[in-house]
Amino acid sequence: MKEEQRLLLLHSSSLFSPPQGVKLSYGTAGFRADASILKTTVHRVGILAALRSLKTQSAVGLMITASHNKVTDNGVKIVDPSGGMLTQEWEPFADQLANAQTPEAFLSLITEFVEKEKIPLDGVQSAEILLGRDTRPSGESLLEAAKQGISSILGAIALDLGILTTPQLHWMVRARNKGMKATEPAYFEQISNSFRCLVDLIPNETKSSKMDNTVVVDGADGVGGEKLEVLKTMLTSLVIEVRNTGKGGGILNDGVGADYVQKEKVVPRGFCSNDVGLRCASLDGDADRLVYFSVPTNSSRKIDLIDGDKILSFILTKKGTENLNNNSHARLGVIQTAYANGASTDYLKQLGLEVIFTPTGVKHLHEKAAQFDIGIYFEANGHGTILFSESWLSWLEARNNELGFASEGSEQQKAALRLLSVSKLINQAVGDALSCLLLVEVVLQHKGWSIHKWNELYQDLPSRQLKVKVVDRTAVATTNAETVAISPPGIQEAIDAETAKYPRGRCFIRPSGTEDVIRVYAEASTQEAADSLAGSVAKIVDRFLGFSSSQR
Ligand SMILES: CC(=O)N[C@H]1[C@@H](OP(=O)(O)O)O[C@H](CO)[C@@H](O)[C@@H]1O
Ligand SMILES: [Mg+2]
Repeated sequence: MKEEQRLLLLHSSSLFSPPQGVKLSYGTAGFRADASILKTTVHRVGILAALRSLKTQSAVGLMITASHNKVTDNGVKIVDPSGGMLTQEWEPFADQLANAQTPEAFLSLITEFVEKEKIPLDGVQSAEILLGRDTRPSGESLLEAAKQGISSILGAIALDLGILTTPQLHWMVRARNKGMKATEPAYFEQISNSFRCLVDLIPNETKSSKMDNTVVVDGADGVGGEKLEVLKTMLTSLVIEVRNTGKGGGILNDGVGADYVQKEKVVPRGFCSNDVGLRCASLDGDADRLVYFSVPTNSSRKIDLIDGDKILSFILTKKGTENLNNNSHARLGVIQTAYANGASTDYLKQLGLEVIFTPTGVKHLHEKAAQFDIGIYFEANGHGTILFSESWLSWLEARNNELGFASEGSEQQKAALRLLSVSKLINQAVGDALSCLLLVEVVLQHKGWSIHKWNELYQDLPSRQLKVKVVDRTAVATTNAETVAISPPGIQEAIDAETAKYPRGRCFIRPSGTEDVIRVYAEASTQEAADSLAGSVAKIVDRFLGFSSSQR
C-alpha cells in the first residue's frame, strides 16, 4: 500500500472512534444498532464498500436503513455488483473491521486483507459506490460518515442517490453494472411499462369482470409510501390510495408497516373498521416487504392476513407450473424458511413442487433461488421475488420471436410474453414491495379474484412469534435451516418435550440477526395452543439464557 494511502486511512479512521462495550456483527442484513452509536461503523463500511468495488472492478452500493426496526435505530449494508447482498465470504472481514479498537489495528486489518485478496489499492484503479438511505432522521449524518470513509480510499467516487427504497438501490447497482440507466425514473419506467404490458395481456373474459381495481396501501410512514405516490401516477387500470405516507407526522414503523401487520395481525394506524371489504396492503420501512390484509366484518382490530407465503402460493398456480413444465422444461425452485406457515408448505407440495428451506435472510434464499431457471422465494414476512436465469431468459426470448413469426397472438406466445414482462416487472436484484405489489395486482386482475378468494387458497395454521431478551443471544447456535438449536446444551430437548404436548405443534428458536433478541416461533392447531406453546418455550429460553439465570 502506498504511504499516501496508509496515512489517509490512518488519519480518517482517527476521526471516528468505535463504540465501547458493543460487539457489532454484520447480521441478517448488515449492521444495525441504535443510530447514535453507528457513525464509526458506517465510516468503516464506506471503506469496505470501496474495497469491494476495487476487488470486483464494478460499482457497488451502500444502503443506510434499519428497515422495519424502530425509527431511532439505523443500519448499513453493502450491495454487491450483481445487485444482491454482499458476498457472505466478506462478512467475517466486515465484522473484524467494525470491531477494531484503534486506527492502527484497523489499518493492519485492511493491509492484511488487501494483500490476501489482491485488491488493487494503488490509486490507479477507481472505485464507484452508489449511496442510498431511507427516511430516518439519522440517515443524513450517517451518509456523510460513509462518504468520508469512501474518500479515504484513493480514486474512490461516491454517487449520492438520495432517499431511496432498499430495492431501488439494489436495482440501480445491477443496472449500472449492466450498462443500463441506473436512475429512479428508469426504475419507475421499467416497472410501470411491464405492468402495462401484463395488463394488456389479461384475457378479455376476466378483463370485463367487475373486480375492484383499488388497493389501499400502508406506507409504514417511510420511504415506500413516498415513492408509491410517484409510481401510482404512472399507472392505468389500477388505483392506489396511499396511507401513512410519512407526510402526516406519523412515526416510521410505529404501529404501522408490514412487520407490525404480519407479526401482530391487527390493523395498522390509519385503518379502521370502516375499511371492511377493501383490499389493503402494507409495506415495511424500506419497502422491501409486502403483505396484504383485509378487515373482516365485526372486527375490533383483527385482520385477515395474507403473508409472503400466500403471495408465493398464489403466484404459483397448478396450471401455471404445469405449463412451465410441459412447454419449457424450466427448472423451477421454490424456497422458503422455517418461518413459512406449515399450511403453505403443504399447499405447495400438493401442487407437486419441491420446497427447499434455507436459513432466515434474503442472502440465503436469493442464493438458492439463483440456482434455478426460475427461482421463487418469499419469507413469511413478505420479502421475496422471482429470479429468472439469463440462459433461460435468452431461450424464452428466442421462443417468443419464433412464436411471433409463426403464430402471432397465439396463447403460447402470450404466455411467453407474460413471462418476459414478469421478469422485467419483478426486481431481479432483491425482493421489492413496489414491484411485487404491481405483480400481485395484475395477477388478481388476470384471475378476476377478490382478496377473499385469494385468502381462501388455504387456511394458515395458527402461529405466534415472540421475542425474548437474553444476556447473550450468540449463546444460541442452530442447524437444519435453523430448526434445531445445538446450543446451549439441553435446550432443544426441552423445546421438543414441550412441542410434543401440542397437536400439529412446531416450534423453534434462533437469535435475531437484526435485533438483540432470541426469536421464538410456534405453530399449532389452535391459536390458544400456538400462544401457549410460544409462551412456554419463551420461558425455557429465559431459564437457559435469560437475565434471571445470569443472576443465579
Ligand atoms: C422472523 C423475521 O421476520 N426475520 C426477519 C428479520 O431478521 P432477523 O434475523 O429475524 O431479525 O429481518 C430480516 C431483514 O429484513 C429478514 O430477512 C428476516 O426475515
Ligand atoms: Mg425491509
